[in-house]
Amino acid sequence: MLLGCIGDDFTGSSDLANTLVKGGMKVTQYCGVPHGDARPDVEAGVVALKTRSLPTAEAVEQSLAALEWLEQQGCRQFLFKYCSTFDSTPAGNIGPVADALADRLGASKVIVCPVFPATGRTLYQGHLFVEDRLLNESGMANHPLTPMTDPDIRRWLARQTKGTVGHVAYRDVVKGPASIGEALTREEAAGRRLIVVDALDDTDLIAIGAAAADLPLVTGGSGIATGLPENFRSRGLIAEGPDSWRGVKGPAVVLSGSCSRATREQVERYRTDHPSFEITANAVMRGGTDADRVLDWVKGHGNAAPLIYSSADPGTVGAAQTLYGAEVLARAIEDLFASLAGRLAAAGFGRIVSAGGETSGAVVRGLGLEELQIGPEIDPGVPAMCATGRNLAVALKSGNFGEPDFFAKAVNALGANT
Ligand SMILES: Nc1ncnc2c1ncn2[C@@H]1O[C@H](COP(=O)(O)OP(=O)(O)O)[C@@H](O)[C@H]1O
Ligand SMILES: O=C(O)[C@@H](O)C(=O)COP(=O)(O)O
Repeated sequence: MLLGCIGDDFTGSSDLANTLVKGGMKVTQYCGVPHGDARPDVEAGVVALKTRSLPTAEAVEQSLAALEWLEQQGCRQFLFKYCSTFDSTPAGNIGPVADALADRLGASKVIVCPVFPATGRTLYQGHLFVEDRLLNESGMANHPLTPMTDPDIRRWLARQTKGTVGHVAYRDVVKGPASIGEALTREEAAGRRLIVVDALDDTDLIAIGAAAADLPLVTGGSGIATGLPENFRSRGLIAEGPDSWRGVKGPAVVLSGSCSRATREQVERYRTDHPSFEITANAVMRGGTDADRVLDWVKGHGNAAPLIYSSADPGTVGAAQTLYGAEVLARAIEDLFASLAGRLAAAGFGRIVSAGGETSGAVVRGLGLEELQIGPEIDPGVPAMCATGRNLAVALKSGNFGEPDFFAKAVNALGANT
C-alpha cells in the first residue's frame, strides 16, 4: 500500500476514495480498522472511522490505531480526511487528530486544506466559501452536531490546537509547487506546523499535491488528494488493471438521516414519485416506531425503491433537540437506522442508498460492512460501492452533496454493471 488514508466519517471516506480512483489508484475503503492485512494490490487504503463527533480523546485514539495499521501495510504517505466544510466543534476533532498524527509521524509541516471545487468549497485568505457564500452563511451554522459559525479556518483551527496555525496565501499557491513548497517551509521555520493552504480550483490542488510529494502527512477534504496519485505514478509505483466494482440486481431502498438543505431537497424530489415513510423524533423517542415496524412498511413497497427518512428542517430539529437533548436524539435515530439497515439486508435488499455522514456510519454498522470496492461516481464526491464478498451495493451520500435527483440516480447506479 502506498497511500494510507484516515477518514473521520464514512461518506467523507467514500468521497476521498472516489477522488483517488479517478486519479488512477486501486483503492479499498475499510470500515473501521481491519483485523488482518490488506490485499497486496491495494495502492490506497481508506480507513473510514466515525470520529467526527466523538469525544476528542476517543477520536485521537482511533485515528492513531488506524495510522498504526496503515504503517504496517507499508504506506509511504498518510492523509487525514475531514469534511470540506470543516465540520468540527471548537474543541475538535480536526486539530487534535492532526496534531496526534503529526507527532507520531514526526511531521513538521502539515497542510490543512478542506477545498473541494466540484462542490463549490474554496478557500481564500484563510476563509472557507461554499459557492458564493462564506461558510457560516451557507446553512452550516444550523448543522445538528457541528454548527460552523466562523468561516476563518485559521481562527477555528487555532481553537482546537495548542500550536500556532500557519497560512499559505493564494498569492503563493497560484505561482505553483515550488512557491508553495517555499511558503510551507517559511511557516515551518516560524514554528507553525498546521498550515492552512488557500486553493480555488483543481489546478491549485494539483500544484499543492506536487508540493506535498515528500510530506509524511497531509490533511483536508477529498480535493487535497487530487494531485497525490501523480506523485506515485511519476515514480512508476501505480499499476494498470481492472477495477473490482460490481452492481447488484434486486430490491433497493433509500435511508436518509441528513438534515442538510441539499438532502431535504432530494427527499422532497424523491417523495413525489416514490413511497416514503417519515421517522419523526417524537415517534423514535416515545416508542411510536421501531425497526420492525418500519421494515413491515418497507416490505409492502419492496419493488418501488421506497424512502425512509428522518430529515427535517432546522426549526423541527431544534425543537426536538431542546426536548430530548441533541446527542441522545441523534443516537436514537442513528440506532434505528442501523438496526433497520441490518434487517433490510437480511430481507434481501441489495441496493442501499444512505444520506448523511453520521447516518451512513450507523447504516454501515448495521450492515456489518468491512470492506468496500469503489465504482462509478454518481454525483461529485459520491461513488457507487459494493461490499467485498457480498451481494450488496451501497452509496453513502454526504449530507451536502448531490443534485436534487440524486436518490433516483443512485438507485439506478447501484444496479449497473451487474
Ligand atoms: N429529525 C431529526 N431531529 C434531530 N436530529 C436528527 C433528525 N434526523 C436526523 N438527525 C440526526 O442529525 C444528524 C445528521 O448528521 P448526518 O447524518 O451526519 O448528516 P449530514 O451529513 O447532513 O451532516 C444525525 O446524527 C441524525 O441522527
Ligand atoms: O468533504 C465533504 O464535504 C464530504 O466528504 C464529507 O465529509 C461530508 O460529511 P457529511 O456531510 O457529514 O456527510
